[in-house]
Amino acid sequence: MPSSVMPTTTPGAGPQAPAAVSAAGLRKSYGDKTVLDGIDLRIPAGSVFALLGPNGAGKTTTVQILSTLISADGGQAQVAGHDLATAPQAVRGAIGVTGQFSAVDGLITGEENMLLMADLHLIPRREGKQIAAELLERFGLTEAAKKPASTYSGGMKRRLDIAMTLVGSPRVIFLDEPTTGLDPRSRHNMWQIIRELVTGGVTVFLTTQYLEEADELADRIAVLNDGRIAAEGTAEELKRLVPGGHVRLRFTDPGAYRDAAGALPGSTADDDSLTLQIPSDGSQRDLRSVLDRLDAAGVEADELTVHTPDLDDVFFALTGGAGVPAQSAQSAQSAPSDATKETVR
Ligand SMILES: Nc1ncnc2c1ncn2[C@@H]1O[C@H](COP(=O)(O)OP(=O)(O)OP(=O)(O)O)[C@@H](O)[C@H]1O
Repeated sequence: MPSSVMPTTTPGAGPQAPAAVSAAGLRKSYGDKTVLDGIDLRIPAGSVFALLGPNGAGKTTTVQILSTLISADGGQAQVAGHDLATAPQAVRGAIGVTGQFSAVDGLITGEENMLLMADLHLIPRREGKQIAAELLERFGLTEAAKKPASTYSGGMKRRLDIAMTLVGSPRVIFLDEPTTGLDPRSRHNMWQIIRELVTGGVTVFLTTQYLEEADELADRIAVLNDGRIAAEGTAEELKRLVPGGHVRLRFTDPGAYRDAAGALPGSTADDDSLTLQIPSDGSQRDLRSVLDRLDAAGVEADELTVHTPDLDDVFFALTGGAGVPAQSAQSAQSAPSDATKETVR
């Protein structure tokens, strides 16, 4: 998977920004099954936070607790400055939630769905109509506004769902798997919508099973596994936690391939494809040393590719028991900066 990084960091969204969501020691069990076993979170205001985890890891449970839909068995949390336990009503007034199961009523039109939300927020009719019209326009739904929502495509329904969430001007939005089931174009549209929300100062807490989505959107990512946060950091920090970085050299001339193999003793050779794989952290220094050794041997590779682990590697390593130790946020944050996957010919 190509690793592109486009963090949506906005001014004021750094770790020092006030927390839009903070949680300490959140616990939740169903019967004798422990779903959350002490979750700590701190999400700066105006940032995108992605919670990743395999099926059944507890992502939806976390969203349900933080959005006051269910209560935790232990721990504490503040959302938009309000305590979950003592001021749930204030939390509800400050958040929007778009779940895996849409709040859209298919029997009524898109516009009527919006007006219903405005009524729920006790917004006067005239103002409600104006807000509905603005949001429908913003989400490209003006033309379809008078049609029953059941006639909308999956992408349109999802956009209407988010538009409905925005009626109450929430400061924190929880998006539970916002692009599941969407085609690539609709998914990219949704990403654009999420970026625009953050530009407008909203904090987005999203759960996703798409690592590419977290990589594209999130300022910070946490991986939930076995009821705990197995790792937390930026996409780049997380990628540095797993081994597997290497330089791959491809040759067309078998003689050059053999000479290069002799010059690079630590490499893994593949005689069929005439490629050599050399463990590397992808740093400039490492790369230069490989090139110097090739120069000294008088050989030139036909293709050189630098591979750094992507989020897939991180996910499998952290959630599959592949031997990467669970990490503290501190150790991820202190890792040095590094390059991502790129090809040099
Ligand atoms: N109301 C409930 N009663 C009993 N068990 C529940 C309940 N809600 C969730 N669970 C269990 O808690 C665990 C976590 O569920 P949750 O929906 O939070 O996971 P998830 O990470 O969102 O998964 P997915 O990616 O599949 O949506 C699962 O094992 C689930 O079966």
